Amino acid sequence: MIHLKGVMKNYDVGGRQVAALRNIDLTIRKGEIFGIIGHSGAGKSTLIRTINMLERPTAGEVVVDGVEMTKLGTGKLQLERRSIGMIFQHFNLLSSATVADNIAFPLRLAKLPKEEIARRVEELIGLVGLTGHGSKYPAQLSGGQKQRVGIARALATNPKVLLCDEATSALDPQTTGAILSLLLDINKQLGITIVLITHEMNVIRTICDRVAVIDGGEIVEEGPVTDVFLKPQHRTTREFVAQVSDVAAIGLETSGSAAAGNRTLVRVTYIGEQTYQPVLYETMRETNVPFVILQGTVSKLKDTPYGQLVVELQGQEGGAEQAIALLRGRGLDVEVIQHG
Ligand SMILES: Nc1ncnc2c1ncn2[C@@H]1O[C@H](COP(=O)(O)OP(=O)(O)OP(=O)(O)O)[C@@H](O)[C@H]1O
Repeated sequence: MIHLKGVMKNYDVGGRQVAALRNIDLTIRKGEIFGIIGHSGAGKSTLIRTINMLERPTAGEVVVDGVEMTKLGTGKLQLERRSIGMIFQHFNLLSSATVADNIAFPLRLAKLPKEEIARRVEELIGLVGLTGHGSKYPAQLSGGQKQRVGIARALATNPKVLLCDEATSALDPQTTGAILSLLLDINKQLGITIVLITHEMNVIRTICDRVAVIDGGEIVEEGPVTDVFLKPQHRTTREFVAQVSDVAAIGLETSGSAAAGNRTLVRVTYIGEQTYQPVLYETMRETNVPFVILQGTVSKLKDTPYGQLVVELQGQEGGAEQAIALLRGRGLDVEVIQHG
């Protein structure tokens, strides 16, 4: 659906070239929710804005639904932008227009007949949960309601892609949750491809299918959220995962128990149906290995349940190795953190 190939963006700052994007290659599939996460200044905004040419790349190709965006002149670009909606951190609503008029704005630009505009605006107001608020002004709305108007306006022209530029960063956690659920519903109902940028791992793990981590204008890690979240490879990714996971941030502490024999510290990760099966209990019972759970999380990544436990295996030499082999044989991921 969206292909970025060799995308570079340099800004001219007082005659000096500042590289904001360095050789970005990215493929975003039709119908998925794709997240781009990075620290401040990493290049997230620049990257998402190259998809609809709010920023023209210095080099490279941007193809959206088969159309090479960098080659379009102003007129064709305006037409093409109707199929790419966008929402913003600070909503960007017209303060002097009502909710209904804000939503109607792109439809008037597209010169739709009046009756059709009125019908579509009502439909959109219902879709985003703002029934009864059509004649209010933005100043009379909460932040979450303003973003709902932004979403309705972005969807007005039936776009194939919705770009979300830090769409929940100005909202409290509860409202963030409500807006993320709305985006998820819209993705499911309309099949629209969603690309979002954020600095919050929580946003990624709640709604995204795949994620790219951007650092210093480069994609440093990319993949399904389950892989990237549970097995982060790059230092920056680990920092983001640590925002939301106690387990990822664990030190090498042990139980401190005085029990004799070896101790092996392992991180056990399981995903999907295994989350609800007593694999750990059964394995330890079969191998007679005493164990202590030092830390643990059972949660969900979008719709996928997962668990991650830090377990200290105790007892006689060989027992821990046998238990680890059995756990792996039963499909669990076991990482040895410390022997000894
Ligand atoms: N219009 C501009 N002119 C000059 N430099 C710019 C411009 N826009 C962005 N930059 C620079 O490009 C780099 C990437 O900025 P960008 O805004 O894309 O990052 P970001 O990850 O979105 O950061 P934030 O989360 O703080 O918005 C930064 O070094 C920034 O200072």
